[in-house]
Amino acid sequence: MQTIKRALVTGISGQDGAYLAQLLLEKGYEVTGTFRRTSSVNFWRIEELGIQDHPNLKLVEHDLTDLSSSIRLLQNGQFGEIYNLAAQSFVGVSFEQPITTAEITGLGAVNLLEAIRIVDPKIRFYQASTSEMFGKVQAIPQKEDTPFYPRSPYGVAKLYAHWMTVNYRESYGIFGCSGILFNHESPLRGREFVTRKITDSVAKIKLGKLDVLELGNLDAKRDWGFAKEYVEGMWRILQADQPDTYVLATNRTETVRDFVTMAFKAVDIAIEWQGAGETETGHDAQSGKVLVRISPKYYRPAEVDLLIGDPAKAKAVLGWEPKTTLEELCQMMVEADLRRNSAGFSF
Ligand SMILES: Nc1nc2c(ncn2[C@@H]2O[C@H](COP(=O)(O)OP(=O)(O)O[C@H]3O[C@H](CO)[C@@H](O)[C@H](O)[C@@H]3O)[C@@H](O)[C@H]2O)c(=O)[nH]1
Repeated sequence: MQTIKRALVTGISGQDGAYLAQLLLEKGYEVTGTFRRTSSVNFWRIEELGIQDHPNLKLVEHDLTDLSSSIRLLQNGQFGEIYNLAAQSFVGVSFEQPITTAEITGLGAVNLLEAIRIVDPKIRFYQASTSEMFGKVQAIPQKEDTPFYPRSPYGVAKLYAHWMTVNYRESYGIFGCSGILFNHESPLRGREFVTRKITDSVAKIKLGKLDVLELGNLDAKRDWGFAKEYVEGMWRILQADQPDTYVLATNRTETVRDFVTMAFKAVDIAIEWQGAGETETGHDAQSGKVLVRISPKYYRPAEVDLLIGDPAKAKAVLGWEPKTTLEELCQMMVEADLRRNSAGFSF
């Protein structure tokens, strides 16, 4: 007799939640996806993937910070696997809302671990850890045993959740796993994150709907991969024989400036850079160049300057490796934003 696989995905309305739900549904899982009630809850991502009406997908309202509702959720769900992707995940906002970030991103994970411990300690648990935990990096490239040095309230909250996952594994034998994922992008990325802000703006500029692109620190270096491939890594992490921690990354790093250059190249537009404090020269209609302006309002109180991950362990143990290049990813995102903006909408 074949047993039905049931998975809980917290954060179903986010980029990773949508791609992971799609993957699990394709693999025959019954998926319960949770979302938090907000005035603007929006399922555009699962709609774009065409899975919103899938018979094996159930959407449930849930607040990660509420332990009793987490317990009830697990009692009713009979899940074999839980993927904790819900978080206040924007680094910039975490400086303005450190407590909320700690409650959702940090304590929220512990609520789920406690619910697992109480309801069914055999449930496999995936914690979405992050390269932000490396922050002011102590080694290059970063791998599973690189010491952590988070540089934002978000990174600190994630580090707490990460160590609690390890602790529940070691204390109670819970199959608790952590994926330390480096930045992963896609057409489903939110526009508050830098890659998508860039590709959406490039599309608007190409279509004559915007003149100037304003950004913060262009020198930050990131290891950017394709989110759809990274959720496959999450799934593989939970299928392994032993619970463990894995880095998922591409092992290539580029600056924000490089990504801007790549995105404008995709639409064949030349750039005129304007540094912070330089006086505005305006959109240069004659040269056809578009202005990219640095604005300190996007600077963070503490910055993560350089991230580059070594995914060797994930390749060796899980057979996981990234395939999409940054150029292909950028092109894919620009094309999606051109399509959306031409059709008169953009999420
Ligand atoms: N968001 C944003 N970032 C900007 C801008 N200008 C420059 N940046 C720089 O671009 C870099 C990337 O910023 P984000 O795209 O916001 O991502 P992040 O801070 O690296 O965090 C993302 O990756 C983490 C994994 O390392 C994730 O854990 C986190 O949730 C998020 O997805 C940062 O150095 C940021 O200062 C801007 O206008 N907006």
